[in-house]
Amino acid sequence: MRRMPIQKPRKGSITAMYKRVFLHVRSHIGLLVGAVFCIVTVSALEFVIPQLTQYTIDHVIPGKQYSKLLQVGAGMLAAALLLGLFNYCSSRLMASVGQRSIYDLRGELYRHIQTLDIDFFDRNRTGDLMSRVTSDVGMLQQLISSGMLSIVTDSFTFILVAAYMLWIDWELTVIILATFPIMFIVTRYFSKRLRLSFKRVQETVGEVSNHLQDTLSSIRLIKWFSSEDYEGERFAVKSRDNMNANIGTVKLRAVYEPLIDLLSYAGLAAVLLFGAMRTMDGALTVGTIVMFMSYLRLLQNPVRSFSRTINTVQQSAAAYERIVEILDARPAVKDKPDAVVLGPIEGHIRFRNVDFAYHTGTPVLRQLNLDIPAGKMTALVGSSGAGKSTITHLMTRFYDPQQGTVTVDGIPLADVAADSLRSQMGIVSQDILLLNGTIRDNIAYGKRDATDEQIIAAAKAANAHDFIQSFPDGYNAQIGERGVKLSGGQKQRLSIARALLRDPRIIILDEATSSLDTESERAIQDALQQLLHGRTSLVIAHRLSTVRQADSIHVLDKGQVIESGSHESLLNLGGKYTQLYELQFPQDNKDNAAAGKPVAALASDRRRQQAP
Ligand SMILES: Nc1ncnc2c1ncn2[C@@H]1O[C@H](COP(=O)(O)OP(=O)(O)OP(=O)(O)O)[C@@H](O)[C@H]1O
Repeated sequence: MRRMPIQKPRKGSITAMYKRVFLHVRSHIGLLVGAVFCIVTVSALEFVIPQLTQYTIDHVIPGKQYSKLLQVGAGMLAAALLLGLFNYCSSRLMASVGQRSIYDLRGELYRHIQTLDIDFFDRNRTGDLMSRVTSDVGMLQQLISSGMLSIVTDSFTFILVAAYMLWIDWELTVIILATFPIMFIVTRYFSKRLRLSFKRVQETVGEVSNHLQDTLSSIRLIKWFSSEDYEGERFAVKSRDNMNANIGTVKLRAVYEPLIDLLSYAGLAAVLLFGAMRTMDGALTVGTIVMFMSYLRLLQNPVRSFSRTINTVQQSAAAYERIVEILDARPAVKDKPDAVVLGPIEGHIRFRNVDFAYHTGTPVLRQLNLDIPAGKMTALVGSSGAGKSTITHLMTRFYDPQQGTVTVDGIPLADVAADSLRSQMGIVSQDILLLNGTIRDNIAYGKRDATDEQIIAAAKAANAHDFIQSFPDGYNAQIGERGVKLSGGQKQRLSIARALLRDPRIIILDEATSSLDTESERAIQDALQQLLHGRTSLVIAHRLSTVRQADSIHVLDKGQVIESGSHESLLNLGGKYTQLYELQFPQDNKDNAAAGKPVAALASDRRRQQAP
């Protein structure tokens, strides 16, 4: 789903919105029935009060019935009290229905987002998604608690009052009702424009949220480069867009609301003029005119409050469209209905004639053939952007290739239940993903039922136990957002402990040590050896010293394997690998050249020296 340009409101989206909202409301039907009962009672009470006024003017006053005054007063007070009580109950019940339904919808949305594939997250920005789940869902909340309530109450009252007025004096009522179609047309005209305008507001909120998410999570970068002013200006642009979008909405409302007021007064003038004439002719009583005026207010309430409610409805419809854009998104990478749930795997991964491009369309892997045998260490080297990490993304089935197949133990990944595959894989990469929480939570993230003993054993094997113990809170120490309270090496050892705890069959090390200094690297090398032992492993590294122990090394260039073999055989080949090696170990080559030794012999020397 790309960032959408502002579109015309979709036809029927309000009906669709109510349908979907009702699906959620339906599960709280008991509360809804209670609310509807209260609403009907409120309408009935609003209908009764003007009757008392008319009775007082037409009967009590002319008949000088002093004794009745007390009864009328008490009746009025009782009606007002009941009105307050039922209004209170209906608001509370509807708010409860609204909150619960929105809770359900927000949960559905969050769960749905989690089912979407990585490609969806490549295309969408986190801040915008966050604003859809928070602010847009919040808009719908208003709709159920207040908006829907007043529409239902007012419409019910409208029908009741209009029918009664037609019965008393149909001619006068028809004159009054004549203003309503105009109100309706005006309302329709503005409602479409208001919805576009609200959608723009919500989109600008998404933009502001994106910017905040980007910059606040990279606050160190901003401070390093002293770009606070620059970011302040960029934020101001987004914030100004939001302000302008809000002003646009206010402008529309500023025209719309007085227009509706004007039409309401026209109705009042009609009652006064024609009502007075008919009273002077003796066809109506003064009490009836006063009652009509009170009813006129009740009649106009739906339209007036519709002008208020229309804001809520249109705001909600705009928000709903943004929510539906997510709910309608379907992952391209998803399990087949009859997907194979993998038991314990050997872990033999094969790429056969694989072509792959991200959504940008630029080919990344071209007719790639690659074998990652079970229980062996395979290494990938090659220049930056050659497609090494992309291979790991296909192995974990974050994406499907456009051509060719990737298999695990001979089964195409497309036929496999992704969870059953990923649960047998561990990844340690340069970008260490940690969540805010304790050290314990982070180590146990991939195995939440792990015991304390298992967590400590994994931490010990990852050489992390000692530094964890040095924290006052030990395993309960909070690591901060993305682990900001830890050093690079500490974070890396936590991620190794996390991978070890999961005991995966396949392990991927993607530049796992490249950001560490030599000392830290040495500290985690042992931990890595533990992790790799006896598993299928794919190691990606720029530093060739990291991969020379691999059973086989593949050199990747522009999405294709151009050389494969052991460290020695690749050095003997004198190709790309040798070039990379010479760049990284120039001294070795000089010594070698001086001694007249082939490069391969040098490599063997190094291995011999390293051998115990
Ligand atoms: N999510 C993505 N969306 C679009 N293009 C991407 C995405 N991830 C990577 N690419 C592009 O795919 C190509 C290969 O990227 P990849 O990360 O696989 O390279 P690499 O060999 O791992 O590089 P490095 O050694 O620098 O990590 C690059 O040109 C990169 O710009």
